[in-house]
Amino acid sequence: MAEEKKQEGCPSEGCAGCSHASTCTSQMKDFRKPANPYSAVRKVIGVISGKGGVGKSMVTASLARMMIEKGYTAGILDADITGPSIPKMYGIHEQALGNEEGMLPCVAKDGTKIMSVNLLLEKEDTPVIWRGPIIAGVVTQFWTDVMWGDVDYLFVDMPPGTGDVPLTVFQSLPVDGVVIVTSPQDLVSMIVKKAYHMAKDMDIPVLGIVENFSYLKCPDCGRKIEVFGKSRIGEIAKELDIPVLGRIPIDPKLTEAVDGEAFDQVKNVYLDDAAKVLEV
Ligand SMILES: Nc1ncnc2c1ncn2[C@@H]1O[C@H](COP(=O)(O)OP(=O)(O)OP(=O)(O)O)[C@@H](O)[C@H]1O
Repeated sequence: MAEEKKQEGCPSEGCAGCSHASTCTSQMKDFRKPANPYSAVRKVIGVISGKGGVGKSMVTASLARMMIEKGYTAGILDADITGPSIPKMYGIHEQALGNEEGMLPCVAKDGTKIMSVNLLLEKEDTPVIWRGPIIAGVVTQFWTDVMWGDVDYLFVDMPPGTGDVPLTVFQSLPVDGVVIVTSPQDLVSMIVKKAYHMAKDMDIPVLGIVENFSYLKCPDCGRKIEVFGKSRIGEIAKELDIPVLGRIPIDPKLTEAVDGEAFDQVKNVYLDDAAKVLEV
């Protein structure tokens, strides 16, 4: 369906009935794909970062955990096709099942529904060596061909950067908003702004920013040590006019939960403000 974008000279009644409607370039194309008929997803939230290794997957899973703790249903669409880490965080090593109607997501112990390329590979350590368009196609299929069932919040763990996959997700899925994840040293660059502007240019609301690896709390005296330098998150958030959704310290309990494949037990207490924004 084409979205109407009225311009000067357009008839007041809109495109319907206009003799130029079929050739008019002022109509914006809508590339959104339909969800699988067995999906009832209420909100789609993208989790993005300007660069890799800032803890984006950890934040994605923490957001899902938080909404589950609040009594919602949640799913994670792992769009990080070449570096999928979500299933392992939950100790899921089986293959996803499917039938002629579509694929079924795997379900973690806490009820989080998960779809990832690692759940489709015969051996999970097989590398995915696919070109961009194939990867983007697989991500789209995770929306059109996966029977998500009832999901209040579907979090999309994006690969880092502003490449093919975020572009495809923003165009093909009905994304309600994005959360940007960054780390203190990342903030000093323009990388966060690139992620922000990409979402903005595609009319996707930016819900806020999460700073990970913000500080380390000394186990003896409790002093906060800013390992990666002084946080500038407040400044950047103000400049971009978006809320700060949380500052997550370097917390060995989070590393243990990821390495121990027990993320279904994590309570990330640093993201309370994010929940408030997601619930609006
Ligand atoms: N706040 C934290 N405290 C302790 N460990 C953390 C924290 N955040 C992330 N980690 C650890 O850092 C590693 C990288 O995190 P994660 O996989 O979430 O990053 P990513 O940004 O998704 O990476 P990629 O860019 O490769 O997709 C993981 O081992 C994770 O357990």
